[in-house]
Amino acid sequence: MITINNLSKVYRTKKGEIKGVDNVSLTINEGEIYGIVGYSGAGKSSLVRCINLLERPTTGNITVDGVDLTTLKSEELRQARLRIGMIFQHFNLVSQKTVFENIAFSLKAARVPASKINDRVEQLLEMVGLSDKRDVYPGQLSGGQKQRVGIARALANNPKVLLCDEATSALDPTTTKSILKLLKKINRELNITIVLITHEMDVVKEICHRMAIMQGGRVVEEGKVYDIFASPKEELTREFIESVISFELPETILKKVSGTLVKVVFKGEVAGESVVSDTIQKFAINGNFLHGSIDYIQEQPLGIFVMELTGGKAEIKKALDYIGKRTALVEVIRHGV
Ligand SMILES: Nc1ncnc2c1ncn2[C@@H]1O[C@H](COP(=O)(O)OP(=O)(O)OP(=O)(O)O)[C@@H](O)[C@H]1O
Repeated sequence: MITINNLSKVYRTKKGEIKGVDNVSLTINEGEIYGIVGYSGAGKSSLVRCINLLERPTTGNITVDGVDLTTLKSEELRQARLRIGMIFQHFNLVSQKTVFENIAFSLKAARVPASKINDRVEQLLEMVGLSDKRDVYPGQLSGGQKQRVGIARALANNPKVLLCDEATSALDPTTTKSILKLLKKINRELNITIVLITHEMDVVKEICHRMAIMQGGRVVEEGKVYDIFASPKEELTREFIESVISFELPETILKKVSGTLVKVVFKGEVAGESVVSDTIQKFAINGNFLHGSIDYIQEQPLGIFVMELTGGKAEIKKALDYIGKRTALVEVIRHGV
């Protein structure tokens, strides 16, 4: 659905050139919810704004639904943009217009006949659960309700793609959940491809199928969200994962532990299997769970545990090989003393 090829965006400022995006190539499939994660300044907004050519890439190209946007003339580009909706962190609603007028504005801009506008707006309001707010002004709405209006407006012209620029960053956790649920529904029921940029790994864990992690304008890691959570390759990715799944062991426990500390990751159904008790029976070692939990990433279980193994060095090595064969990952955090 979206192909980004060797895209760079350079900003020319008085102080010199700043690379917002540095040679990024990505493919986002039809019907996917794709997360782009990174700290402030990583280049997420620059990249996502290049997808609908709000920013023109300095080099590289962007193909959306088979059309290379960088080659289009202004009227063609206007048409192509109607197929790409966008929502924003601060909603970008017009405060002097009612909810109805905010949504109708998008339809008028797309030259939808006046006779069709009323029904379409009502349909959109129903979809986002705001039928009773049709005639109120944005100032009378909560943050979550404002974002629902933003979503209705973005969907008005039946886009194939919805770009979400930190769409839940200004919302509290409960409202965030309800907006994410709505985005999931839109993705499933309307088959709209969603690209979501965020600095919150929770958001990605909740709804994204695949993700990219950005730093310094580059993509440092990319893949299925589940696989990235199970076995992150880059330090930055680990940092983001640890913001939602903590492995920090309290100092008091660390001081008491003298055996080998290992982190074990169980994927899918294996999460429920008795790998550890089998290991203890097979080898002359003891195992002691110190910390861990089973998380669900879009309904797929992922178990991450920290254990202490005690016993002879050779037996521990054999046990680790055995656990490694039956689980997604086993990693020694600290060797025994
Ligand atoms: N219009 C601009 N002019 C000059 N530099 C810019 C412009 N927009 C972004 N940048 C720079 O490009 C880099 C990437 O910024 P960008 O906003 O894309 O990052 P981000 O990951 O979205 O961060 P944030 O979440 O804080 O917006 C930063 O160094 C930023 O200062």
